[in-house]
Amino acid sequence: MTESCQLNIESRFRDSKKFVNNCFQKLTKVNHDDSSTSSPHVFCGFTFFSETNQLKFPFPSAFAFLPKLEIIKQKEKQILILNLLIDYQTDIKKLVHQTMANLKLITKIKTYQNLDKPIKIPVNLMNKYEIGQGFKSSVASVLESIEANDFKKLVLASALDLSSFHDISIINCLRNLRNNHPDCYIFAINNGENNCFLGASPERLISLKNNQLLSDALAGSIARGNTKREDYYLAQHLLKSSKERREHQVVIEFIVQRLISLGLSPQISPLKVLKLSNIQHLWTPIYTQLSPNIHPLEVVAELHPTPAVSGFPTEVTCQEIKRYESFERGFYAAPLGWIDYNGNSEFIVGIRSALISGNQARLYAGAGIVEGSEPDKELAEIQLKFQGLLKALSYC
Ligand SMILES: C=C(O[C@H]1C=CC=C(C(=O)O)[C@@H]1O)C(=O)O
Repeated sequence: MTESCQLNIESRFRDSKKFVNNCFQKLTKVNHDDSSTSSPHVFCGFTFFSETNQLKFPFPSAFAFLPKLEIIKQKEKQILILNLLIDYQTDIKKLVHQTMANLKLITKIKTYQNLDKPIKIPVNLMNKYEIGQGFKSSVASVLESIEANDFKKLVLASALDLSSFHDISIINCLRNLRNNHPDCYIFAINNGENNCFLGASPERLISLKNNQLLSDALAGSIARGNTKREDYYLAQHLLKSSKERREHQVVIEFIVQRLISLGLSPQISPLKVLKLSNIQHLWTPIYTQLSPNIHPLEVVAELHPTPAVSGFPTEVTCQEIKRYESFERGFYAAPLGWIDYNGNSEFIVGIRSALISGNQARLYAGAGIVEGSEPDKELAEIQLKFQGLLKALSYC
C-alpha cells in the first residue's frame, strides 16, 4: 500500500473522507490518458458496527488505502496503475529500479486456464453455531416484538463455520464465485495475516458516476424455479406477496428519506425482480443527481445500515441484532468499495460473504423478518443464501 489508514472510532466515515481527500490532493498524475478509467482509486471498508472486537473479526472497523498497484480490466483494454510515494527523502534511482523489477514480476504472473471449470475443494461442515432450531426460535421471538410494535422489521443473520483438510484457496474460491455469479459484485479483502473476507454481493449501496447517484433497495426473496414456467410463477408470487412487499417498501422509504435529508431529490424506478443464479429479489433502483459538495462517504455514512440489512427503526434494531446474534458481523452486510481521483465511487453491501482464515471458513447470511414472516420459510431462505458460498467452496 502507498498510503493507508486504519481507524477504530466513531468518526470513521469523516476521518476516511479526510484521508481520501488528502491522498488525492497530494497526487500527481503522470500519464496522458485522461479517461476516467485510468484514475487511481482509494479502497475503503467499514465494519457493520463502528465498534468491533478484533479478536472475533480480524480487521479494523474502518480502513482506507491507495494501493501501490492497480490492474483495471475492461472489455477492450487493461490498465496498470502504479502509485508511487515520493517525498524529499526518496532515492529516485532506487525507486525506478524497484518499479522496473516489480513490472518484470507482473509480466511473469501465470494466467489461469480453464476459467469455467469449477474447482473442487473438500470442505467439511463443522457445526459451531446451531442454525436450525435456534434460528427459528429467534424468528418467533422477533415476530412477537413486531406484534408488540417494538419495531417494524429486523434482519436476523446466521454464521456457518466450515473447515477444510487443506488451506482454502482464495483464488479458486473467487474464480468459482465469478463463474457462478456473473451478475454479482465479486470482492476480496485480505489483512495480510492469512484472513480474507470475500463474497459475491448483489447489493449496491451507492454507485456514483459523473455526479449521478444510484442506490439499490434490495429486499424480499424467493428461490429460482427449475423450469422457465416455475421461475415465472415464483417471480409473480414474490411480486404479489404482501409480506415481501412490506419488507421491500421499508428499504425504499428509508433510502429516499436519507437522501432527502442530504438535500437531494431522489427518483424511484419501477419495481423489478432481480434474478440471480440461485435466488430472486425484489429490486427498486433509486437515483438522483449528487451535488459536487457532497462527498461519496457522506452518502455512505447516511445510508448504512439500510433496513435491507438491519431493520427499521435503525437504532433499536441494531441493538436487537447485538442481542440475538452471537457472532461478530464484521464486514458482513457492511459498506465496501472505492472512490476514484475523479470523484466517482462504488460501494457494495458485503452480503453473500465469508471470512476465510487458512483452512477455516465462516459464512454469513441473513433474512428480513416482518409481520407475516414464517420461521420455517426464513430458515429456508437463509439456507438458500448460504448455497452460493457453499458451492464456491465446492461443498455441494
Ligand atoms: C441480508 C441479506 O440479504 C438482504 C438482501 C436481499 C434480500 C434480503 C431478504 O429478502 O431478506 C435481505 O434484505 C443476506 O443475504 O444476508
